[in-house]
This record gives sequence, C-alpha cells and structure tokens, in this order.
Amino acid sequence: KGLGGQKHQRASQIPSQFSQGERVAMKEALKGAIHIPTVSFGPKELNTTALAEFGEYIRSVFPTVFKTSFVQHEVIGEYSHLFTVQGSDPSLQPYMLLAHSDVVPAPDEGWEVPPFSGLERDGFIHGRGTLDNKNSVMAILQALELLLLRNYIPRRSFFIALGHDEEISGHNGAQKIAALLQARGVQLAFIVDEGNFILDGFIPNLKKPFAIIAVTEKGAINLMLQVNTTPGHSSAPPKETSIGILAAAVSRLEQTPMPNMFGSGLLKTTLQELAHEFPFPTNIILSNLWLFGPLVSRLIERNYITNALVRTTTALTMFNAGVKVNVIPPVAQAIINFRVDPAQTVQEVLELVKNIVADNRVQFQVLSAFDPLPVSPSDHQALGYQLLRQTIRSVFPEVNIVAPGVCIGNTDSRHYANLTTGIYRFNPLYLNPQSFRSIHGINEKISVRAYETQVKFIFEFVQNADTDQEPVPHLHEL
Ligand SMILES: CCCCCCCC/C=C\CCCCCCCC(=O)N[C@@H](CC(N)=O)C(=O)O
Ligand SMILES: [Zn+2]
Ligand SMILES: [Zn+2]
Repeated sequence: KGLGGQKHQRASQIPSQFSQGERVAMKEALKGAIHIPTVSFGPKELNTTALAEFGEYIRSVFPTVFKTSFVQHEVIGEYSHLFTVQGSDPSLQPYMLLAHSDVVPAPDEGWEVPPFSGLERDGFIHGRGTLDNKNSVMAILQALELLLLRNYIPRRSFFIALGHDEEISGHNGAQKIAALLQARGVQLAFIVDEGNFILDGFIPNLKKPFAIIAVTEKGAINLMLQVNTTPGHSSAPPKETSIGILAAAVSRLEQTPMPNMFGSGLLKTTLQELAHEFPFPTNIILSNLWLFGPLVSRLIERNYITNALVRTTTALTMFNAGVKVNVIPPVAQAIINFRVDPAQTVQEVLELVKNIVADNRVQFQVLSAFDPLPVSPSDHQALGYQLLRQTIRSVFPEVNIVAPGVCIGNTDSRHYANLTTGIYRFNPLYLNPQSFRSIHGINEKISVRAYETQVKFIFEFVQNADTDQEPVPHLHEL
C-alpha cells in the first residue's frame, strides 16, 4: 500500500453501486454522445455545429452538475469546457481530470455498424469516440452527476477540463485552459488524462493483464520534405523527377529505423516490474536485463506496436505531387510524422533525418514539433500515481501489476506541464491489440460493462482523492 491508512480519510465512502435505472441512463447518455459527430478534420477544420450541440447535450444529460452551486462551469475557446469543483478543505491542493470531446474522422467503409450511430450490439456500444475519448468525457461527468445526486461534497477541489480540439493539437482548447489557470495562479497536485490502459495480450507469453500508467509521453515532429524541379513535357522526361527524388528520400527514411533506445528508457523499469508475472525462463530474463537487454530489445522491436516503445517512429502520412498526366511535376511534397523517443530530442532526430536523406535537393520544413514530456514521479510519495494505483487495486482486484510506462501517442495533458509535475495518462479500461487498432481505425467500441466500470473507477477515484494523507513509503523501505 502506498497511501496512508484510512483514519484521516472520509468517514463514510459512498458505495460505488448504481441502480438498474442509473446504469441504463449512463449507457444511453454515452450512446447519445457518440451520435454527435464532433470530428476534427484538419488543422483548422472542426465540426463546430456538432461541438456546439455537444455542449448543449452535456447540459441536458448532467443537469445536477450544471446546477450545483459549488460546481462552476466555463466555456473556453468557444467549445471546450472547464469545471471547477470547489472542495470544502482549501488546504488540500486541487487536481484535474482531463478528456476530449473531438474525434478523428470515420469514413463508413469497413465498420460493422455506422461509426456515429452509437448503436448497442452484443453488449458493446459502437462508434467513433467510444475509446478515444468520449467515454472519458461522459464517464467523468457521469460519475460527478451520480456523486452529487448522493449529496457528495468533495474535500479536495478539482478541475475537469474537456478539450474540443485534442486531435488537432489542442491549441484552442487545452492550451487556452492551461493559460487561464496559470493566470489565476493555479498549481495542481496532479493531472489524470487519457493515454495508457490495462493491457491484455500485447506480450506473447504473458497471459495476465497489467496496468500501465504513462508517466511521460513521446515528443512529435511533423516534417515536410519538398523537392522542386523544372517542369516540362512528359514526352522527354529528365533522368529524375521531383517525385522520384522525394520517393527515394522517404523510402530511405522508412527503411532506416531510428536507433533502438531500449537501454536508456523507462521500458526497462516497466519490464522489471512485470518480470515475476512471466513463467520461467522469461522471468529470469526480464529480471536480468543487464545481461539479456540486447536480446529483449530485439524481440520487442519485432512487433510493430511494441516497436514504438523502443525508438522514435517514422510514419509517412501524406504525399502530394503532380498536376497533370503529361506534365513533369514541378514540386513534390511529403509529410512525415515522427514520435520522438523520451531518450532523444527533436533536434537529435532532425540531425539523423538529414543524414539518412543525404540529398541536398530535398528541402526540410518543420511544421510542428515538441520534445518528449518530463517523467512524472511514480514513487511512494507521488499522490496522483498512488491514488490511481489504489483505485485500480480496488476496482480491478484481478490486476496484480501496476507499472509506470510511456504513452506512445500524444495527449492534451502536455499543455498543462507548467501547472504540475505529476501528469498521469491512464484509462481505466482493458485494451487488447484488436481494440488498440480500432483507435483511429475501424470498429471502435466499448462494452457496456467496461463503460460502467469506468464510471465506477472515477466515482471511487474522486472520493479517494479526498485523503489528506501524504502517501507513505512501503513498510519494507522503512
Ligand atoms: C510492455 C508494455 C506493452 C505496451 C504495448 C503498447 C500498447 C499501447 C497502448 C495504448 C496507447 C494508446 C495511445 C492513446 C493516446 C492517443 C491520444 C491521441 O490519439 N492523440 C493524438 C492527437 C494528439 N494529441 O497529438 C495523437 O496523434 O497522438
Ligand atoms: Zn484521445
Ligand atoms: Zn485520438
């Protein structure tokens, strides 16, 4: 146990049990949210009609949240929502829960059910945003609604920040909320955002699920490569065209992975914590990474998902060139999305890229970039981490391992780095490789049971956060 005993905690915890009527209402509320197509299409292209509708929708399904005197609601950047839940004990430092209401596009093709139908089938609610991230938006507000209906008054103040443009970098949502809170002089004990999950089936041999709380996230670079050549008649082509030069350059990048950073990363700690859950001989191998590190890192990079944990990844995401079938193309452009390993910097990656391309006809333009995020504490004194751990143990008693890790995607939480050193990215949901592929992919869905458990998790987490106990060290460390 990482947190102090119960004596200074609230005398009576409100039990996390919900009536049949409440359970029906909570799943119907999520279905309605999925039905509103709050899509972020591109850098400045959002479905503002849907975002406005979403704002009305949360008002209608969570009336108690909106009418409670100690819950203040503000709209920021037109469509993001900031709730301030005033606690009764001002000596306790506030914390913040984050989620986002926008989703990535979802063309109908390939889906078992239309992506914005929010239909329930075989115990699952289907649609874009059921895992990323309307489930969290709705579960946070739902848990608060249910707590308020039970006359709950928190001791520790907390904020709920719901961004509307996370999928296009959060410049008008999270970034503005962070600036506002900073101007108000707010400092947070910790933040909890989307990110990692309880992972199931990602590691061959490891049958048991394990919870990874991401204590950092990778950096990112969107880099445009451009080649200009003289246009002309296609009947007499030059030896190389802009398309050919650029294609060769991006192919070199795709074929030359960035260096494996296993040795210098947090993944080693994660694996050491998982070691004793594996059967012999894997447990011995993972407990002795000083010896078996090179072998383990080669195995990890073989799978494309776990590969993202050991290196900066290179994804060729856009390619544009050509104006007409019989015209030599004057310009060819490609965009490459790199996710920067926490052991590297943007600058180091850009140097490597230039060396790999090694062709001065290729011009580089950094469209956007940020370094990997600082590593948040996960020791026994880290309140946010220990509260998550405590709540995971209580809501998912079958999960034996809770370990710190890296988030391979990016989240709105990075905009709040000035407000706290404790940023934790964790969704209280099981995730297997198939559901991982559905995020930004097709057939995204959440089981009704998993969603109810997410609400229960937040319902308990908020109450657990009312502790005035500083986390205490493990007994074996005394
Ligand atoms: C030993 C551990 C094995 C671990 C296997 C890795 C499994 C990966 C699990 C979860 C990762 C899911 C990442 C979700 C967060 C993504 C949020 C998102 O989509 N963000 C966007 C937008 C943005 N803010 O930049 C993104 O492009 O990253
Ligand atoms: Zn997300
Ligand atoms: Zn996303």
